[in-house]
Amino acid sequence: MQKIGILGAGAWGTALAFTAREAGRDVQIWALEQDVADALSQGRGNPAFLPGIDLPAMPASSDLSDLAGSDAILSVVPVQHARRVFTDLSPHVAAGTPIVLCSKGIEQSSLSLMTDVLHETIPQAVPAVLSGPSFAADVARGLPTAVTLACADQALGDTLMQAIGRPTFRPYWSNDLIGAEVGGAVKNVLAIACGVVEGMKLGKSAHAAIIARGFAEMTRLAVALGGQAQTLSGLCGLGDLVLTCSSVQSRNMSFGKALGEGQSAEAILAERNSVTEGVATAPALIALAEREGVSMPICEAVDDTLSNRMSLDEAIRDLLSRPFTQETS
Ligand SMILES: NC(=O)C1=CN([C@@H]2O[C@H](COP(=O)(O)OP(=O)(O)OC[C@H]3O[C@@H](n4cnc5c(N)ncnc54)[C@H](O)[C@@H]3O)[C@@H](O)[C@H]2O)C=CC1
Ligand SMILES: O=C(CO)COP(=O)(O)O
Repeated sequence: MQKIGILGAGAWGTALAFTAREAGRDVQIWALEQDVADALSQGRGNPAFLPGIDLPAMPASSDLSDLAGSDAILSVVPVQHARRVFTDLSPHVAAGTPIVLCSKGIEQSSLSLMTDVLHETIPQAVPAVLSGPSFAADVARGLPTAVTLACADQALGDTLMQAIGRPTFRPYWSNDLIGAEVGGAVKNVLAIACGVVEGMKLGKSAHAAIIARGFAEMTRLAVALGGQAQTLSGLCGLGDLVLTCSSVQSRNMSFGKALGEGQSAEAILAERNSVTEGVATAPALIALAEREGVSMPICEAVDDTLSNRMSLDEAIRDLLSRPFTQETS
């Protein structure tokens, strides 16, 4: 497995291209924006989405057909745009090509996870999921990182880990794609809640309570959808929840913090060219949880405030008024 296609050249696609290149692979990047493709291929890094990080020149274009012939493709397109890009990519994907889904979220229009979107648009691909605690800037600087790499077939998992892993980028194989996807999608919504706690100065105890009770929400949903609880205890669940809820380096956490400090969601998003996946995923997550009969009160509070059904104060009051119950329920 030598030629790795990278679908999407935001911060994470760029960082993954860099680490795959450092692992000895030939990378070919697809960028939506021609100027991003030009900067990457001319060795000027990615000033639009990953500013301040020097990178070697990497082949990049805005032509999806340049990904034809890839031995594997890492998909790093924001979730709400993935269906359209996959549809356009499909004619260039050979049967049996592994597509590793690296985006984190749930599609609003269908309540689908990315594996379902992939199956509907590129059915000839073999799905895999890469998810875990990994800030793009850390990976692009070569700092040590570990992630979950989920796919059904262990032999393929081994091949993919050998292809993109290196001492400072350490994939761990799992056979639980659903668990890996749910972990990545839900942690972004919970990070918004943790950011609100920080912005409103509700204290580190509340922060820890959100992480632990949020972890219970994430695990319940994953199990209801057919995932394994154990997967959520790993890098793609608890690991990523802890990272994303710990640092305003996270777009979701910093978004929540700004909300908690009194800014409007519209104003915060208007200042960014980067994606804050938890904002788009929150309503889809709550609709999915309702469909599955899963209780997710913290995520629901985030959705209620982002949809302007409640103020932050009302959502917090509601959460604090819930009946006392046993911890494992
Ligand atoms: N940045 C990070 O540290 C990490 C990000 N991720 C996930 O990777 C995914 C991509 O995020 P980033 O690389 O951070 O993006 P980013 O926020 O750096 O850049 C935004 C991306 O959205 C793309 N985009 C905007 N409009 C589009 C459209 N209409 N069609 C297709 N693409 C469009 C841009 O081309 C750009 O690649 C997200 O799901 C995110 O949750 C996962 C792990 C780490
Ligand atoms: O997924 C991430 C780290 O694992 C990045 O989180 P943000 O999208 O919140 O920055």
